[in-house]
Amino acid sequence: MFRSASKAFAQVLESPRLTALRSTAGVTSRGPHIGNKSSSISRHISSEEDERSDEIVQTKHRRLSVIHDPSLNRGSGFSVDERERLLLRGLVPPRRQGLDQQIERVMKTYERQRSDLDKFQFLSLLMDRNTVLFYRILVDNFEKLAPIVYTPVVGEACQKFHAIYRRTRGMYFSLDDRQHFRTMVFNWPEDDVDVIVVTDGSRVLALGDLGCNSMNIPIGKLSLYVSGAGLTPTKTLPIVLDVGTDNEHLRDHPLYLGLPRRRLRGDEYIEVLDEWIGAIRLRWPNALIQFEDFSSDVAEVLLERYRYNDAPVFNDDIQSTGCIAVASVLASLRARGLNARDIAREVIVCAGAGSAGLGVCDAIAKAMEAEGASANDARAKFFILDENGLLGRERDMSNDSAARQKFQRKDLPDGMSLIEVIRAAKPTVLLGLSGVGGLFTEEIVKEMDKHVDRPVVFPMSNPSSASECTPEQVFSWTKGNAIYASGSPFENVELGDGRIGYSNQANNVYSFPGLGLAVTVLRISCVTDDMFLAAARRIAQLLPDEDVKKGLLFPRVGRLREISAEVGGAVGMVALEHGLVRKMPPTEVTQSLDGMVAYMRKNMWEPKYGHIVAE
Ligand SMILES: O=C([O-])CC(=O)C(=O)O
Ligand SMILES: [Mg+2]
Repeated sequence: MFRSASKAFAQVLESPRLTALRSTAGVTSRGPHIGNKSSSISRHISSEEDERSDEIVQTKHRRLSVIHDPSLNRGSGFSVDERERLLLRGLVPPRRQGLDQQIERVMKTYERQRSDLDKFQFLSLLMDRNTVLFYRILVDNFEKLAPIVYTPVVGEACQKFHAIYRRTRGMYFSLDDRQHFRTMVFNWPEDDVDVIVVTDGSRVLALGDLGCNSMNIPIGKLSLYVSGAGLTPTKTLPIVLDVGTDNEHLRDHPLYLGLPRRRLRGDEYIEVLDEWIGAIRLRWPNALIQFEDFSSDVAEVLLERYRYNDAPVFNDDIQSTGCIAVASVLASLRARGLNARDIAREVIVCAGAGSAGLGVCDAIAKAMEAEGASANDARAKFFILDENGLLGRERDMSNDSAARQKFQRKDLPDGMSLIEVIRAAKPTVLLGLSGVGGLFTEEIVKEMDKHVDRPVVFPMSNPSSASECTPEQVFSWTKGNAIYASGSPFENVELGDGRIGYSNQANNVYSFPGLGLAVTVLRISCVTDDMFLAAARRIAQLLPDEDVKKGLLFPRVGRLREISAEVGGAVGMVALEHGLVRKMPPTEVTQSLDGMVAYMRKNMWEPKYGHIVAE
C-alpha cells in the first residue's frame, strides 16, 4: 500500500542510517523551490504497484503544475494516492492506466507519423510532457528510435530548427549575454548537474555551420546518456553557445532564432569561452562537460585549454570518436584472426583531416604505442588526406595545429589523390571522416581489395547522407570480403550465399554514455586518453570469437545499457588506478572489473514511475 510506503519513508527520515544512505539515488525533491534542495536516499519501498520503482520524489507542486512538470507528470498513470495528495482529482481522466497501456497508445500514434521529421517532433513533444514515458519508450525501442532522436534525423531537425521550434529546452549563452554568464547559470532550476553537452554549432555532423539551430545535438546526445547509460534526466543540461554564424542562409532567414551576426573568432572567441566555463564551474564544479561539434580550428584548442583544469572535460568528436575507431580496429583484428598486438602493423589511410579524422588517427596511433610501437613507427603507418589530397612533403604546414603537423608525410608528394595513396600505401584499414558522401568509389574499394585478404572499410562521417559508402556497395565490390563499420546506422546486407554482411555502427555513442556514467558515479576529476583506450579495448572484447569472425564487431546498439556498464567499468578502473576518483565506491567494487561493471549497472537511473510525495 502506498500509505505504508509513505510511513516507511517517514521512518527513513528519522533513521540514523540517513546520512550513510544519502549518497545513492532514491529521494528527489522537485520544485517549486528556491535553491533547490534535494536529498537522496536509497530505500526499498514495498508497493502494490509492482511496476513502480522505489524512487520517492517529493514535491511542493500541486494541481496543474504537477502535470506541467515533465519529470512529475504521469499522464493517465497517477496513482490513486497521488491524485488525492497532489490535488489532481478531476484534472485527469478517471481511469488509471499503467505504463504498458500508455506505451501502447504512444507507439500507435508514433507509427502514424508520416515523415522522420514528424517522428522527431512527436518524440520531442513526448519528452517535454512526460520524462519517464519518453525514456521508457526510448530504452525499450532503442534501435528503432535512436536514428530519429540521434543521427541521421537529428541532423535534419537541426537544419530546420528555426522552422519547427516549439518549446525551449536547455540553455543558450549568446554574445549579447556577455558579462552575465555568472548570473545566468543560476536561472537553471537544478543545483545538481552531472553532464553538460555544449556546442557552438560551428560544425554540426557533416552539415556545416548551423549556428543556434544546433541545439538538437546536445539534446539528442544527452537523451542517449539517459537512455543508454542511465544518467538522471534532470541532471543533464544541453547548451548552445551562440557566437554568431557564418551560414548566410540562416543568418538572413527571418525565422532564425540565433544572433544574426557573423561568427566571432580569434582571441575574443576564447575570452567568451573562458567566461562561459568560469560560470559553469561556479555553479556546477563537478559536472562533466562534453564539447560537441566545434569546428576543427577550435575543437583541439579548447580541449587542450580546459582538459587539465581539475574538472572533467572532453571532446566527443575527437576522443569518443577516436575510442570507437580504436575499438573497431581492434575488433577487426580479431575478425581477421590477429591479436591486439598486431595493431602496430596496420596501415591506415584516412580521408578527412578535421578534428574527428585527426582525433581518430591519434587514438589509433596511441593504441599502437600502447602495444609497443615507437611514436615514429606508429606515425609512419598513417596516410591522411584533406580536400587537397595527401598531407605530403611540399605542404606548408607551419600554421597548422601540432595534431596535423604530426601526420605530414615527408616521403610522398603533397596532394596525392585517394586512389594514388591507396595504390602506394596498400592500406589494411580505410577510414572516412571526410563528410563527403560517396567518396569511397568502386575503383577505390576494389583497389584496396587487391592488396589485402579482408579490407577494413570504416566510413565514419555522419549523417547517413555524408557516409563515404554504404555497406551494400562495399560488400558487393569486395564479394562480401570486407569488414565494414559506419558512423550512422545502416541495415545489414544479405550476401546471397546465406551469409550476412554486417553493417556495424562505429559511432561515438558506444563510448560517451558509459564514460559519463563512470565520471558521475565516481566523480572522476579528469578525463584522460587512457580511459578512452581502456573503453575501446573493452568494447572490442564484448562479442565472442565466433561472432567477430563473421564480421560483427561489437554488440548492436540496442544493447547500449549493457555496453555502457562495461565501458563505465573499464573507465572506472583506470580512474582508480590513476587516483582520479573523488567518490570512492565500497572496497569490494574496486577489486575487479566485474565488480566495477556491476556497480555502474546498479547506479543507472531506470525509467519507471516512482512515488510522488506531497511536501
Ligand atoms: O553525432 C554523431 O552521430 C557522431 C558525432 O559526434 C558526429 O558525427 O559529429
Ligand atoms: Mg559530433
